[in-house]
Amino acid sequence: MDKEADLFYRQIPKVELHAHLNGSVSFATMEKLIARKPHLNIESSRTAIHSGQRRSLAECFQVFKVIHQLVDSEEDILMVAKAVIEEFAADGVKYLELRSTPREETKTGLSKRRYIETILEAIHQCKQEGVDIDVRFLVAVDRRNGPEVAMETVKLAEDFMLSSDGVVVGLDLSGDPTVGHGKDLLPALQRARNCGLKLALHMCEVPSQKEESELLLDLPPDRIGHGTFLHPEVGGSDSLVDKVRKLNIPLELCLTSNIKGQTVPSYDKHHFQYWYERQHPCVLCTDDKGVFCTDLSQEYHLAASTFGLSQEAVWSLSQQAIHCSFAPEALKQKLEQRWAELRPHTLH
Ligand SMILES: CNc1ncnc2c1ncn2[C@@H]1O[C@H](COP(=O)(O)O)[C@@H](O)[C@H]1O
Ligand SMILES: [Zn+2]
Repeated sequence: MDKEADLFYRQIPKVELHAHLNGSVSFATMEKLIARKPHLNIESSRTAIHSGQRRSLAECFQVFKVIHQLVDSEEDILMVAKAVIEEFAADGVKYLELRSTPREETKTGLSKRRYIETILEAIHQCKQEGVDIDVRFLVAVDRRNGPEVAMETVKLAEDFMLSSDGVVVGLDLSGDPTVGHGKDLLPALQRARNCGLKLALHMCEVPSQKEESELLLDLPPDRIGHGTFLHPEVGGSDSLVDKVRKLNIPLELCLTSNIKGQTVPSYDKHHFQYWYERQHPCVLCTDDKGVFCTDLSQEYHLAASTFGLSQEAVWSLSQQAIHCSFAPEALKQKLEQRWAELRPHTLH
C-alpha cells in the first residue's frame, strides 16, 4: 500500500469497538511470552495467520487455545493487556473497547475475578502513564462453556460494572459459533441487559444461525459482531434485516478476520457493502489484530480501497463509531471535540 495514503489512515483518530484481548497480542509480545515459557515448545507461526494465509474458522479457534497456554498468569495478562492498549494508541485509536473471557487457571492460581482485576489494572496503569486513549472493558462469555458459566460470568460482570468506576460497561457473547445454541444463554443475557450491561453479541458469523439470531434480536443486543449471514442474499432473511434496521443496531465489521477465517470469500464480497449502502451504522474493527496480523488503520485502508470510499467518507465512518460505543455521553462529547480539533490537520 502506498506510503502517503497509509499515513492518512494512521493519522485519523479511530474508535475500536471489537477487539478480543488474547487475539490482539502482537508478534513482539508473543515472542516475549514464548521466551518466558520455553517448555511449551510453541513456535510463533502457530499463534498468527499471516498475509495470504487462510484458515477455517475451526482452525482459528485452535490458535486461541495455543495463545491461552502462553497467557495463563496474572503477570502475562498484565503485560499483554498493557501492550495491546499501547499498540492501539500508537495506531491512532483514541477510544477502545477491549473484551476478554475471564479464565481460571489452577496451575498459576489465577481466578476469574483476578483475571478481570488484572485487565482493569492494566487499563489504570496506561491511564496513569499518559497513554493517549480511553479504554472500556466488556466481559466476554464463551458460548462453548454453556449456560451455567454464562450466568456466573454475567454476575461477575455485574459486580465489576458497579465497582470499576465505569470501566466495565458491557457483555460480549463470542466463542466458536458452531458450538452450543444461543437459546440456552438467553436467561444470562437477559439478566445482563436488565442490570444495565450493554450487549455486544457475535451473531450470524456462520450460516445456519437464523433461528438463534431471531431469538437474540428479541433481547435486543446493543451491537452486533459480524452479522455476516443476516441478509437474504447469503441465506439470511428479510425478517432479520428488518429487525436490525428497525432497531438501528450497529454492526461491528471485521474485514480481514472474515477473509482469513473464510466466512467471506473476498474483500469485495464483504457485507460491509450491503449495510453501508443502506446507510446502516457500520463500525470497522480488527477482531483479533494479532492472530489476523492487521491493525485498525489497515482495516480502514482496506475498506476504503475495496469500496472506493473518499477520505471524507472514511472520516465520517470513524466519527460515527463514537456514537456506536458504550461510552457515557460526556466521554462521547469529549471524543467529538477531539475529532473536530484533529480534522483540519488530517483531511486535506
Ligand atoms: C474469529 N472470530 C471469532 N468469533 C467468535 N469468537 C471469537 C472470535 N475471535 C475471538 N473470539 C473469542 O475470543 C477469545 C480470545 O480472546 P480472549 O481469551 O477472550 O481474550 C476466543 O477464545 C473466542 O472465545
Ligand atoms: Zn469477535
